[in-house]
Amino acid sequence: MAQVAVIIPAAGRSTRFGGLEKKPFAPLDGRPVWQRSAELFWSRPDVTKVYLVVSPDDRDEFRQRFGHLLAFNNAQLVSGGAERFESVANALAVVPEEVELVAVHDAVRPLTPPALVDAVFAAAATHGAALLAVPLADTLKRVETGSTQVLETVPRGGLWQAQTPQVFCRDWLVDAYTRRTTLPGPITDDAQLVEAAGHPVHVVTGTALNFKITTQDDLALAETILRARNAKPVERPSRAFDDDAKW
Ligand SMILES: Nc1ccn([C@@H]2O[C@H](COP(=O)(O)OP(=O)(O)OP(=O)(O)O)[C@@H](O)[C@H]2O)c(=O)n1
Ligand SMILES: C[C@](O)(CO)[C@H](O)COP(=O)(O)O
Repeated sequence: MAQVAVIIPAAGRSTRFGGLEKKPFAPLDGRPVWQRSAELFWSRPDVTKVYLVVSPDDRDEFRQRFGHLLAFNNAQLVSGGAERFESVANALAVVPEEVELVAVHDAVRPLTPPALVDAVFAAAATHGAALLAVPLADTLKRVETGSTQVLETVPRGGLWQAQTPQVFCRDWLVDAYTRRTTLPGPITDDAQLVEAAGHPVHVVTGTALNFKITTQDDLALAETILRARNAKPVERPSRAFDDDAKW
């Protein structure tokens, strides 16, 4: 079984989320969002350690509120950077060399099914790099920036929406991060760097349930899903005992 270090970036600004509390720390059916995401990994026998990345501004408060959870679950706190890739780089720098695979999972994807974590870990062990992703289902429109006018409909064939976990053999991820300054344009996920470094990356079909909490609506949706999962099945009158029931 390949040994996996898990990096969980939680150092973003939560600009699109708004509200009083940053989204990784918002309560989700009784537990903070980041904790629900971390719980997907910290009891797995193949995970060596979880590296939780928070903003330097949040570090002291995080230690006070959640330090006991980290200690109990073999998790380590790391300071994040201004961009997501900098947060991941800071954690990657403290992952020991002997670890075979490194997984990166957004702190704000708390609903990943454990079977899909198994699947993407296995694919990365086989291919060297793999991520969860879903084929695009909607029709895509390109709209002129600053306008509402549609410029074109973009064919969606072959397009997949990237999710996390994204899992890489450590050497490839370190190589990709070492060369990141040569890559133009915004870097929005880790697979992008590994692809650009010339390493083959494979997709594993994910699920829409593995959505990223970006806005308050996403949090409300996640809450609804978790409550529905916890609820007892709805009891309906049985036809056998109610001959007059109109179905
Ligand atoms: N400098 C950053 C930026 C993002 N993240 C983390 O990367 C994940 C995905 O990022 P996103 O959803 O874009 O979060 P934010 O950057 O916080 O969102 P926004 O763009 O609305 O500010 C989140 O868990 C976020 O905390 C991070 O660790 N460090
Ligand atoms: C890594 C990611 O969640 C994959 O979909 C995504 O790219 C993060 O992007 P964001 O711009 O930080 O929301």
